[in-house]
Amino acid sequence: MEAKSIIEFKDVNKIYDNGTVGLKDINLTVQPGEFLVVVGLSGAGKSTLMRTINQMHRPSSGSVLVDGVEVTDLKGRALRELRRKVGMIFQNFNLVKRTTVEHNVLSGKISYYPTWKSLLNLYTKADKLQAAEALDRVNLLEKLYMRADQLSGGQQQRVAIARTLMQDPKIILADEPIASLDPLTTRAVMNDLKKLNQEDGITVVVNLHSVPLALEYADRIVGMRAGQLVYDEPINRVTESDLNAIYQSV
Ligand SMILES: Nc1ncnc2c1ncn2[C@@H]1O[C@H](COP(=O)(O)OP(=O)(O)OP(=O)(O)O)[C@@H](O)[C@H]1O
Repeated sequence: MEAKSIIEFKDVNKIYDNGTVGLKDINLTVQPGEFLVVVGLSGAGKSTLMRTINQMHRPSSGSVLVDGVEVTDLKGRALRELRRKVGMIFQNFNLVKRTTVEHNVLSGKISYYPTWKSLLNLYTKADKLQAAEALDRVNLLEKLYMRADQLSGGQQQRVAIARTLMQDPKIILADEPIASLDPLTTRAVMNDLKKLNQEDGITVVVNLHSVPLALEYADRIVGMRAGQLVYDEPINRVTESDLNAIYQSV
């Protein structure tokens, strides 16, 4: 029997309201536990692809299955459950800067609670313990009570990773998570993602602009150009010149 995939795109197209083609005839299957890196020029459709997985963007046609569930027309509770299963981290971290690291991490519990409870800061002791554990996974436990804006960019991104851990995600999507970081912090963030992938079996999908990092961290690399998948190889078959070709073509 074929292993059950965790993400599956079948003939997916996305045309934005202004007529821009975001995705064109995407067929892609991701297995549980893969560390998939998506590369391509700016505007190639990497973010669109990623945001179709958690339905921040709805495809215009085709089918997207996440953990066996068709997600393209989910609403309400079912959509919230999808977004609980699929954690996301962003280039600009999306933390609430003027509050503590602990509160930011705890807010990852939001999909489990009615909003009023999280607004009133009514977290349980068990939640607070889980938040401390999540921060410990990214080696930032000592920053628990600091304000988020007192941390470096790399540390803020790792707090964002700890926040997604509160959701107990099966998948983490990372949309250019290291674009604004220096090389050393970049490595800390990528190492955290790799650790969660290897130790917890979380499927990771990362959009990256860096060819060396893609080569170092991916199990598999897919390349996009003008909304289409133009490359899909396991890491042992990827060459640097393949990737350079994806970046050089216009
Ligand atoms: N909300 C939107 N409305 C209209 N067009 C959009 C929208 N979002 C993205 N696009 C367009 O869709 C195409 C794909 O964009 P997308 O952001 O997915 O590319 P990307 O590969 O992630 O680029 P980058 O590396 O710069 O983030 C681009 O032409 C972009 O301008």
